[in-house]
Amino acid sequence: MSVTQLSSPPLRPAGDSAPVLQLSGISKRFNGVHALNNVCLSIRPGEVMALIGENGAGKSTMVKTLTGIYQPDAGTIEVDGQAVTFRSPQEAMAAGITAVHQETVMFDELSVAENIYVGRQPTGRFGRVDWKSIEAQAEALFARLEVALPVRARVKDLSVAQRHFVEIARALSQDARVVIMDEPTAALSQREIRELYRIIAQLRAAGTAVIFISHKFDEIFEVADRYTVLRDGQFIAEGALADITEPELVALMVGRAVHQAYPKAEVAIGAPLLEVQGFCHPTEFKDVSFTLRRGEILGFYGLVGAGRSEVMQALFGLTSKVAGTVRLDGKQVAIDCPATAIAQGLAYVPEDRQHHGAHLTLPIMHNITLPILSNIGFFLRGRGAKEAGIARHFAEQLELKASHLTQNVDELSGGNQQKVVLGKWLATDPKVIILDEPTKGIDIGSKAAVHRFISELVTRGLSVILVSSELPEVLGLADRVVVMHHGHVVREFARGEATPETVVAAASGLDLTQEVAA
Ligand SMILES: Nc1ncnc2c1ncn2[C@@H]1O[C@H](COP(=O)(O)OP(=O)(O)OP(=O)(O)O)[C@@H](O)[C@H]1O
Repeated sequence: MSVTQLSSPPLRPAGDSAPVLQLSGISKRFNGVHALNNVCLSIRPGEVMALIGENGAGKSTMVKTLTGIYQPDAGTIEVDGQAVTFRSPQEAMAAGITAVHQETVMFDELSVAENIYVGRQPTGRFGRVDWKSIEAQAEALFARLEVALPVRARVKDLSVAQRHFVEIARALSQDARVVIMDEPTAALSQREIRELYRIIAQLRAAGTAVIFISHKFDEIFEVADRYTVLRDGQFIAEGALADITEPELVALMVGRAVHQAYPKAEVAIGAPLLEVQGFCHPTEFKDVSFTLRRGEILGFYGLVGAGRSEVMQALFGLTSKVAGTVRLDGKQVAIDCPATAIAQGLAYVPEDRQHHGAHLTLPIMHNITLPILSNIGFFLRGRGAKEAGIARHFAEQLELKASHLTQNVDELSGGNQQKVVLGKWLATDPKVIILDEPTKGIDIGSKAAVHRFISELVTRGLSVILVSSELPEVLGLADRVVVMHHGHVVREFARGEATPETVVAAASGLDLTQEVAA
C-alpha cells in the first residue's frame, strides 16, 4: 500500500497535469468543535476522487465549504492554481464547482429544461426568454450524456435517478470543472446505478473532475481512481485505489480493523407472532401474506420499487390498504394509524429518517425518549436523569458520535441522525420492530454495530422485519427471506436455502428453480 498519510499535502508524481482543485489547511469549527481541521485535498482534471470517512468525519462539511454554503475559518481553496473564496453557491458554481445532492432543491412544477437554465435563461430580441433555444440546448446536453429524458417533462414526475441526470446536465451546461456527488446511488436501482457509472466515465473522459462520496466500498473501487480519507475532521491519507485493498482502506477510515462477519445469534424460533394475510393496495402491492415468528429476523428483499416499504407503511397504519388482515399472537387486530400500531407493540423505523423520523431542532436525548415519555413519568423530579440514562444507553450501543446528549439533532452528521431515530424506536421496547434500510447512509464501522444490535434484539425476545437492499446484510442476518417483485411476494427462502444468485433472480422476476425445472 502506498499512501500519503497524516496532514502532509498530497504529493503528485512529476509530469502529471496540474490539479484543477486544491484545498490546503481547511478548518471549520462549530461551537468550538472542529468539523474540519487542517484538511487538504487535491484533484486533477478527469480524475474521480472518492472522499471517504465515517459518519461525522467531515465529508458534508467539506462539500458545503467547497460549494460556498460554509466559509472556512482557515485555509485556502485554489481552482486552476488561483486562490478563490466562495461567499455563495453561485460563486462556487461560477468557478466551476457544483454538487449533485441527494436532496437538491429543484423547481418541481418547472420543466427539465427550465430547471437546467433557471436564473440564466437565454433571451432573444426584446428580452423575451428564448424557450426554443433553451429546449434545444437541454436536448443537446442529454444527447451528450446519452440519456433519454424529455426536456419538457415536469421535474415532479421524475425518478430520483432522472433528477440526478438533470443536475448533471445543469453542471455540464455551466462548464463545471468539478462535480461533487454525495451518496448519489443511495436511492437508485441497479440499472440506474449502471447508467450513473457510465455518465461518470463520460465526465472523466471529458476532463471533468468528480468527487464521489459513498459508504459503499464496492462502488468506490468500481468508479474512483483515487481516495482521500478523513477521520474526525482530519486528513488521514490519500492515494490510488489500485494500490490499496478494501480492508486497508477501511482500517484507515475507522482507525482500526473492522470485522464484517455477520453476528447472527442462535435464537430458538418460536410460535407465529405476527400474521399478515392478503394485504392489497390499489397501486403498490397485491395479495401480500407472510408470518413472523417469535425471535425471528425476517428479511424482505426486492429491487427499488418492489413495494416492500409500502407494505410496511400499511402494516404500521401510515397508509391505508384496501384489503387484508393482521393477527398478533393469534388475535386479529385493526391497525388504522401509527398510534394503534405502537399500542399493539409494533415499531417502524422508516427509510427516510430525516423527514419522517427525527425532530431536528430537539436535543438527541428528547428525540430518543419522545415516544416513551409517558412511561418515564410526568413528575419532573428524576425525569431528566432517567431520560439521560435511556438516551446514553442507546447512544453507546449504536456508537453515536456527538459532543453531548443535549446537542440538537440538526447539528449531527446525516449518519448519526439516523442512529438517533433507530435509538428512539428501540427505546419503545416493541414486540415487533420493522427496520426499513437500517444501515442506509451508515458507515462501515457503525454498520457492524447496528448489525450486532439487531442480532441482540432477537436474543431479548423481539421479532424483527428487516427490509434491506443490501444482499449481504439480508443473507447474513435473516432467518428467512421474503422476496418481492412488482408489488407481489414471489419467493420465500429459508436461511440455508437463500444464495445471492437465487435471491437476486427472484427479485428480478426470474425464478431460477422454475427455469431449471422447465
Ligand atoms: N451546523 C452544525 N453545527 C454543529 N456541528 C455541526 C454542524 N454541521 C456539522 N457538524 C459537526 O461536524 C462534524 C462533521 O459532520 P459532517 O456532516 O461533515 O460529517 P459527514 O462525514 O458528512 O458524516 P455522514 O457520513 O454521517 O454524513 C460532526 O461532528 C457534526 O456533528
